[in-house]
Parts: sequence; C-alpha cells; structure tokens
Amino acid sequence: MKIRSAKVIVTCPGRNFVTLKIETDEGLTGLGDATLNGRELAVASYLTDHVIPCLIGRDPQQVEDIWQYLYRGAYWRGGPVTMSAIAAVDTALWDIKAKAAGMPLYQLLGGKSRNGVMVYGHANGADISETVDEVAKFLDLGYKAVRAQCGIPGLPSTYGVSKDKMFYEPADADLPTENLWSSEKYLDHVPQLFERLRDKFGFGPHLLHDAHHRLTPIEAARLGKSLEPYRLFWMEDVVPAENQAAFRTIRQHTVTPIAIGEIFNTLWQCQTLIEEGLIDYIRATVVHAGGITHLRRIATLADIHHVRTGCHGATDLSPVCMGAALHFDTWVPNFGIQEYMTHTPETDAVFPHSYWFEDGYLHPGDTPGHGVDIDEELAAKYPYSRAYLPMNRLQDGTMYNW
Ligand SMILES: O=C(O)C(=O)C[C@H](O)[C@H](O)CO
Ligand SMILES: [Mg+2]
Repeated sequence: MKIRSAKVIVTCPGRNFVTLKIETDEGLTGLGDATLNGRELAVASYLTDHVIPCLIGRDPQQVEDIWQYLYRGAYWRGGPVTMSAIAAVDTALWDIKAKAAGMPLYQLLGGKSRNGVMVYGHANGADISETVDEVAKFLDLGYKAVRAQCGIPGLPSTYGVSKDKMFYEPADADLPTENLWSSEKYLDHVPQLFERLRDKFGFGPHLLHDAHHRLTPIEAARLGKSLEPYRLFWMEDVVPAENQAAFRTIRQHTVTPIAIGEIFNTLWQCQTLIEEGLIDYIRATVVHAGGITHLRRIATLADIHHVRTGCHGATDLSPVCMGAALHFDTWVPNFGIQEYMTHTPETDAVFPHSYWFEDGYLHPGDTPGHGVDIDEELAAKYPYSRAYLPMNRLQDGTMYNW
C-alpha cells in the first residue's frame, strides 16, 4: 500500500478547524485533526509545505516509522506547530490501518478496557447562583462529572465564563480580547463556589475546576488546601508548567488532586511531573501531543507512576480528535476521565461521526477506523476566519499568564 495523495482542509463552521486527509493507492482514506487554536494556518503550512511532500509514495502501514521520520528527521523537535502536524499524520495513518483491518481503532490498540468513557461537561456562570444552576443542567443530562467556573466579583470578565452556555467558544475575536486578572480576588471567591455546590448537590457528582495557569506555586497550594473540604476530582492548570519542579511546592501542601498538560506536546514536558508523582492526571491529547503513537507513550509512563489520563476535549479540538481520543480512552488502562464540550450542530454536520453520548459516558462506536468523516462540500462553504484566544493582564496593566 502507498500514500497517493494528502491534503489539508481548513474550514470554519463557527470556529476554525484544520484537517489532514490522506489517501492511499488502494482507495482508503484517513483523517487527522491538526487544529491549533489561534495559530491554525501555521500548522496548515507546516503540513502542506514541509510534510506532505515527504509522505507521497510511503507505505501508510508504517505508522511508527513515519512518526520517527517526521519527529527525529526534522532536526527541529517538539513545539505545538510541529507536534500538531505530526499528530494529524499519525491519526490519519491509524485511521487507515484500522479501516484496512476492518476494525474500530480501539481494537488495534489492544481492545476495550471499559464499557464507556466517563466525560465531564463545562458549567459556567456570571456568579455563584448562575453556576449552580448550570451545574444542575449538566447533572440533569446525566453527566457524572462537571467542571465549574464562575465570574469573580470585581473583575469585569473571566475566561471560561461565556454567554452561550452549551457551545462555549474560547476564541472570541478577530484580535485578542484582553481580560483583567486578580489572584487575590479569585482565591477568595472559588472556595465559596464549591461550598455552595457541595451544599446543593452533595458529594455524589465529581466536580472539577480549571485555574488556566494563573497562580504561583504557593497560591496554587493555598487554592488546593482551601478546596480540600469539597473533595474535587481535580484542580487543573494551577500554574504554568515550564518549571516542572515548582509542582513540588504545591504537592507538599495539599491533597487536592492535580491535573495538567493540555498544552504539552511531548513526553519531556511531563517527565518530571509524572516520575516524581507530582500530578494525578495528565491532560495531553491526540492532536497536540503527537498523535496516538506519542500519547500512548505518555500514558504508559504515567501508568507506572499511578497517574491517570484526562484528555483535553474543548471545542477547538475537532470531532476528528475527539473520535481518536475516545478510541484511545476506551483502550488505555490508566484512564481517568475525558473532557467533553459539545460541538455545534454546524460543526457536527461538517464532521459526521459515530461516537455518541449516553448517561454521562461517550462511546466511540464500532465503525472501522476512528469513525469520524468530513463532508468536504459543506466544509468548503465555511472559509477560514481569523480568531484569537483572549489574553490576560493584571489590574495594573502587567501582561500575565493564562
Ligand atoms: O478545556 C480546557 O480545559 C481549556 O482550558 C480550554 C482551553 O482554554 C482551550 O482549549 C484553548 O484552546
Ligand atoms: Mg484547561
């Protein structure tokens, strides 16, 4: 079998998605997600200008060799653009391999380890009361786990709190919006939210929270301690992780479980976190962490150190990534949870898929491959439209983390 052609499809059915489609001389096709929120065209160019010419004529069944060829062979290693491009190739090749075998992808990975993939939904509100109401809606829909984010008194806007509740879209403007941040105000408010949530819903539902990399290690330790009575499933991205050793401070002070990794793209970015047992959940996922081939290595290292998976699954990851992630989640022995923000009906129409939600769990379906397709005619009706994630400044104007 040989790769006959490959192309990049950029479409914007409400938000931008970059998809790689690989076709073989035997008429099989495979799809991979290459979407990098706010930097989409950089990955599209990396694929079209630098990767696709090297793929033509290769045997698509040599998934591992092609991964090594693109990773080691490029000389320049890692980084979100490169690794999203490699992920797209890898996902498309696994899709082809599974289709050639006539099997759903989870079978090739090692078969089912569970009957369904537990997911968490996103509830957010302008204030505590609204957030409590939004959590109730997710629980009514059958979710077993809900992430809760809330507006902070004294701050005019907060990332993660949106007007459109079900279809929250993180990239919100033609040029980046600038939000204001105060760790002091945040640290005072968040424990009150979780106190109200536990009062209202008890300890049955899993509750999660995302700090979007905004705290210092000692502030993160304080957050973890103050949330301990409410027994969170996890607190996420409490500090940026360029300095992995900084997590030792957080770990020494709190037993609130820690999740991080949605912006990681290689094993090396989480090696210390995993090997020293500084985290509980690794959030890396297929599209930004080098595809199934590399994510599998991260998960295997994590398993040895009692770290479980919690793949990123926001709406800027396309249904192609979600489909592949669900096959991975169905197999991976140390599965923890999967994030699930539902895509809009427009996006679902462009990407017909076989996965489905029922009673708090997603199921990948049994279609050969990863089970996600693209309607190219429909995709062509939605041209690229530039959009950025918001940025974050302290109240005195200092540029800050997010
Ligand atoms: O889904 C999450 O946990 C996020 O933090 C969402 C991210 O901000 C979003 O996917 C960025 O592209
Ligand atoms: Mg996050």
